[in-house]
Amino acid sequence: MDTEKVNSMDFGEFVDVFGNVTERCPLIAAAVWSQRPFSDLEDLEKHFFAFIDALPQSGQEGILRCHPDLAGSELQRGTLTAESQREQSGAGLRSLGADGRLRLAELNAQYRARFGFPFVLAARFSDRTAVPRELARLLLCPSAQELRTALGEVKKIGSLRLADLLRADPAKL
Ligand SMILES: NC(=O)NC1=NC(=O)NC1=O
Repeated sequence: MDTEKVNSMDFGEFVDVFGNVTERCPLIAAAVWSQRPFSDLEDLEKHFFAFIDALPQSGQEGILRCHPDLAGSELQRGTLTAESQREQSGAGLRSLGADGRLRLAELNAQYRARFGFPFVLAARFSDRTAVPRELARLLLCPSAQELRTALGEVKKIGSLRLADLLRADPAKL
């Protein structure tokens, strides 16, 4: 899909296509649409990130709370979005045993209790051994920058999802 195709989309089409670039936050795509035309695809990505960066902390934490836990109940129930399903399966989280899932659930709960928002990590850059290791590490050495770090992961996820969409064949859209 090229810039011309993106710039030609009306509001509904744009939000249909880009509404889940940030997990379960179609409002961001709605806001980004009003910034068209986009000079290139990097410009489009920049507007997604600028929206997130401009939010107050409560809004940024709200974005994190839209992310389903890694290897959490939604993965088990099959209620993840298509993108999240692909990302979590791709990281091998579907093939975690009961013990592995329990350990992740405990770590996720500790993280959420410590920081007030869920642990978010770009699963496509990780795997089922790295996720619990990174979570345990963050619990041991909490950082005042944890919100920034988590939003960085939201942006990595968004970049990967945008890249998938922009590679998509326009005939299929
Ligand atoms: N809590 C999360 O990090 N969730 C996720 N990371 C991904 O890459 N996909 C998700 O659903």
